[in-house]
Amino acid sequence: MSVVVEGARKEFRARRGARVMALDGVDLEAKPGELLVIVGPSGSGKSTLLRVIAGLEPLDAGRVLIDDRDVTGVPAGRRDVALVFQEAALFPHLGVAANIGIGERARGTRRRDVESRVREVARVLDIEPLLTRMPTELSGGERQRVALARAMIRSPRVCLLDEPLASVDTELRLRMRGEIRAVQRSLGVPMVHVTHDQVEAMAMGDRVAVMAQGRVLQCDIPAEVYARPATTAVARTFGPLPMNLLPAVDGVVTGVRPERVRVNRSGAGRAGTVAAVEPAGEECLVRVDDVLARVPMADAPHPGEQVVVTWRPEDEHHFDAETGARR
Ligand SMILES: Nc1ncnc2c1ncn2[C@@H]1O[C@H](COP(=O)(O)OP(=O)(O)OP(=O)(O)O)[C@@H](O)[C@H]1O
Repeated sequence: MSVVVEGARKEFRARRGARVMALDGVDLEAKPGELLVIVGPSGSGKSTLLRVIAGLEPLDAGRVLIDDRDVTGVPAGRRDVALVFQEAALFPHLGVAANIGIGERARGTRRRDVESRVREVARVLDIEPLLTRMPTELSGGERQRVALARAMIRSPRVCLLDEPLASVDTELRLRMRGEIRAVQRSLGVPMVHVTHDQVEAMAMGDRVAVMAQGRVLQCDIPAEVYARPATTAVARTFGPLPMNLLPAVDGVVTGVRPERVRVNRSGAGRAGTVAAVEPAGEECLVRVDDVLARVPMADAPHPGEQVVVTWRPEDEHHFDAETGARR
């Protein structure tokens, strides 16, 4: 089972005639059993891409293939795709178990079989105690898990998740990441997962596609995108913190990750003034003029202090100042 998007173009026309190129020639593939994470700034076309795969949005040009079958003209209901949105919409008048099983019931599966499938998927997602509740009696995170269960129960060909963990607290999110991965592995279906959360992208993705302005800038395993971002835009977008990009010298932009910058009281390096210090647990974020550094809390300087920032030459990234492409 795989999903392929080829040359996808989608333009929206806003009311006053302004045009937005939401997808500007997107090629993408989620391989069998692969979890592909889509990251990118707001408005970069992530949700549009998912809606196109689901069949909720027609393309201006390009094709969508599911299991090598061209489904470009096939309506959403016949694509066998599960889509979970950020705002899980449950049927308010139905209990949790009925919400999870409703699709199966509609397909004519026997009640007893539906009930056992519901229990099975509820066990995997750890929501068995919620099965007898009504949607109004659930927290945002619980509603999300019920929606996930509803998507998983159908054994779809493709699973699409649009920020499903956005309204879930940190601890639960950690657990659910693992659960989603486990469920996906057991189903063996490709999963395309949109998230704003960089940590989530790195932790969950077999591969990650970085989008900006309707294009896929880079698609690779997370460690590779982190270690060798293809463009300055990827360097700014992907990673726990945006990469520092220094002003161009002789047509070359030098980039260095905040995680690799050291802040010293003296010695060689770029001298500067500490503009801000932001504690972040064991570490803190220090801004020295235009350079951001992540340093251990114990080494935190004070705002206004004169310091020197350094990094190892091998931690530098170089990009073409004109095109932004990696050199
Ligand atoms: N129905 C629509 N009509 C007009 N413009 C639209 C429509 N849907 C999306 N757009 C525009 O297309 C672009 C891509 O939107 P999309 O929702 O795919 O972005 P996104 O990356 O998912 O953003 P976010 O992270 O904020 O959800 C945006 O500029 C958006 O304003």
